[in-house]
Amino acid sequence: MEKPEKRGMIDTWLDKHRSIHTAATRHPFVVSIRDGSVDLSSFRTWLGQDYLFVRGFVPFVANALIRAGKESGESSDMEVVLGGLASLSDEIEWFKREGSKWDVDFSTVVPQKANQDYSRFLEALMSDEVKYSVIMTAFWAIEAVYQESFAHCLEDGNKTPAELTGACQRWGNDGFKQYCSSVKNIAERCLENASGHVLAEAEDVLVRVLEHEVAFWEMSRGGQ
Ligand SMILES: Cc1ncc(CNC=O)c(N)n1
Repeated sequence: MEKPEKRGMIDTWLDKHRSIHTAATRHPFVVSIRDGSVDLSSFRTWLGQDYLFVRGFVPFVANALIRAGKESGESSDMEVVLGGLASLSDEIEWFKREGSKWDVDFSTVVPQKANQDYSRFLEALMSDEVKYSVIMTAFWAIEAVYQESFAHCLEDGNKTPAELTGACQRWGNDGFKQYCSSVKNIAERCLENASGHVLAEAEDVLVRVLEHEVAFWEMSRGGQ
């Protein structure tokens, strides 16, 4: 078990931006998975779009890995990020299996605007100008939204359809929760030494991740 850390900047920011954080982690699409009312065409839309997202997320994590190797004083940072990168390889295989199960042909899925906007945002975060602490804050937020959302679908009293529990387990399991907590500790440690200017940037990036995540869930409504 990770030791419980003292309350840091991230928790302070989450309190300050509570409504957007809740919008990202308790989106109606996620709630509909948990209560079993989910529309399967929405799920299929999410699956196709998320497969494309994850392919774009790989270079972002690879860049975070490079930055961890170059700039982090802690050798364990690289191991945490490498673990995340390795699990993306399994994840891509899982998406392919789900794609066949739900009859979603990824080769014909076109990225929707919210997906394109999110990819562009990730690309901008890969610039050398962006501080390591800002990258790690964004990385944590991206992973944590999925962890909190899908863990909610597995909590007591859920009516999550059996055929969707695999997706919920992928991000809602305890190992993924531990990994998110490790990424959060890295971000918090870096933020402790950050200037006021960098803190403001990290807070802004955190809020923008939450906004992109809400817009991403919104795509499922179309159920294309
Ligand atoms: C839109 C979005 N945000 C976060 C994640 C979780 N990270 C990797 O899988 C995801 N799959 N999709």
